[in-house]
Amino acid sequence: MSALVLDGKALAESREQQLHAAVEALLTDGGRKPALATILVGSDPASATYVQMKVNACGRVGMESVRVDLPQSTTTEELLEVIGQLNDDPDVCGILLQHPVPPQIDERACFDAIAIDKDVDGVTTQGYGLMAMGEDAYGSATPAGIMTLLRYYDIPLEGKHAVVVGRSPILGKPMAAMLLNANATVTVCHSRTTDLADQVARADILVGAVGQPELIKAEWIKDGAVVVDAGYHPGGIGDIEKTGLAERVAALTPVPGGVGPMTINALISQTVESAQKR
Ligand SMILES: Nc1nc2c(c(=O)[nH]1)N[C@@H](CN(C=O)c1ccc(C(=O)N[C@@H](CCC(=O)O)C(=O)O)cc1)CN2
Repeated sequence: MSALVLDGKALAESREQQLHAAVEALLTDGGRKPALATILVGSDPASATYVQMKVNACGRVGMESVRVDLPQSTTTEELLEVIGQLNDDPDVCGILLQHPVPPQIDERACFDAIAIDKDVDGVTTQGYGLMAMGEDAYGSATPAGIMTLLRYYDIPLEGKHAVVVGRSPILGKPMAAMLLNANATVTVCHSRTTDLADQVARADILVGAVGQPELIKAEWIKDGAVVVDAGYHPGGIGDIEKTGLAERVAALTPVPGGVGPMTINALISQTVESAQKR
């Protein structure tokens, strides 16, 4: 057996063409060019790269981006002020606050200050709650991108046992809620899980969302599982060790080229959706 490769890069590229057409349609209807505001606090090189990738994706689909780059010393109050201004800006239809922010900032307070109709990255407590209850809300970008990828490849979820390793507010927790909403039986593992190998071994669908290089060992994963790796570490390493997996699992996401491009695509897609609602 050779695993089906869940090619997020290719899917994101083809979806960008549709998004470009959707943006064109908005413009011919006399609408304004949709704009995504990106906020980067500090100078972490990886975060700067991710923000630049998002700005580039905006350009490829014909959208504007409004870049706000703030110094490392920014306070919570200063960041809240910037978010307030972007909330009030009629030209901005989506706001992205790049995670992580420097330690002196109350990140949760700043995420929650983003207006719900501009929360296209799905980071607010309100958006998470609505999504978890099955109500209309933008999903957190990485899990939303993963769900789009799984649906595109017709991966069955209903009645399957999904194991999510990681419980962060913008990845593990919303991922678990989305899989539950798709009628999977969901187990969430985390740093205090005492029998991680046993839990992983029960997964029909495994999502690595823990942010530690190759924490999840290939030998724990059962034959025929669907393996989704949301980790991205230097050297093209994910959260899941891949040795020998391609020969025995049903499907897997590559790193790079799997979940990462779908994260950006989900953000852009939800920004276009927000523009369409205006
Ligand atoms: N506000 C947010 N902050 C963060 C998020 C998020 O969704 N919202 N996610 C991550 C980082 N991230 C986007 O911000 C991200 C990381 C990696 C990729 C990606 O496409 N990676 C490539 C490889 C990278 C490379 O070529 O350099 C891949 O996997 O193919 C996209 C987005 C944390 N912060």
